[in-house]
Amino acid sequence: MPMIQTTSEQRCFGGTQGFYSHESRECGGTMRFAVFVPPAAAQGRVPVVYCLAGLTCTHETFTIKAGAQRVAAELGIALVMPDTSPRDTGYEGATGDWEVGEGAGFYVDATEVPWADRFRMYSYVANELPALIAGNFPVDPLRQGILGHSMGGHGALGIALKNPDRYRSVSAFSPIVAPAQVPWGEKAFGRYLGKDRAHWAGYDATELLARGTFPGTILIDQGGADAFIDNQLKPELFETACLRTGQALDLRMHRGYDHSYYFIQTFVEDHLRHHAAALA
Ligand SMILES: N[C@@H](CCC(=O)N[C@@H](CSC=O)C(=O)NCC(=O)O)C(=O)O
Repeated sequence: MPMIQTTSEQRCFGGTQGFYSHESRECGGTMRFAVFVPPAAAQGRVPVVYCLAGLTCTHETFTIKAGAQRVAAELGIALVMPDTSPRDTGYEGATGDWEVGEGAGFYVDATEVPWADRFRMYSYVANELPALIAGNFPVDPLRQGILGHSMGGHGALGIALKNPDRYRSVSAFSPIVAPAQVPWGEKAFGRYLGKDRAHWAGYDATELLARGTFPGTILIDQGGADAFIDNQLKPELFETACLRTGQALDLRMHRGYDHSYYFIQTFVEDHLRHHAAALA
């Protein structure tokens, strides 16, 4: 079993909040991640929810800002927070632009130079990390859920739709639901995946719905005062695709809420309960 290094562990709501690192095969270097293990894990393996953060974020962002541990402890759910990209790559253009490169991995397996060697966040989050977590933490890999925010919401929806046999639940906060149709996604997919838009479709939640639906209701919360809603998020595109394909969707619009972690803090309990119901 691959080794992990413990950076720190703190007692939290009767469980443990830890920060770790390991040498990643997919990302070609050291990757950092955080795990919350609830008190119920003392009695046996617990369900696990992967929490994917957005642009500019690290493994610390959701961990520190979402306020998810109290309810995860109550529900007996482990949380895993990966970083959003490989780090210290030295690639030209990998730093200095918050929309692409380090901190902006977009949960795809890049095919273009120079990104292809290390920017493999799809395979990292969907395959490598769950195996690492199952081998080192008291989680039940047959009871997995996934959620995310913004770029991480795109990641969660896409990974769940591509692997409906491996995730029992999925939810998102203010997700980029149609990356192939908005500036953030067009920029990142163009750099990582090249010009062939047919390839992009394999990572676009709205397009993936045409290939197959998720066997459960998808929960999405979206702030009505989110500055990115009209040009980057476009929840209506996913809503229309769900109606067309018969995908069960609970899209909740919240007047006055923006794109921040204050919005996530407000509704994270509902998301964890959504996952707990499916992972029981
Ligand atoms: N630096 C940008 C704002 C970046 C931003 O808003 N990032 C969001 C995710 S956006 C989509 O993936 C985020 O979660 N930030 C972390 C936080 O703590 O809020 C700018 O200057 O506008």
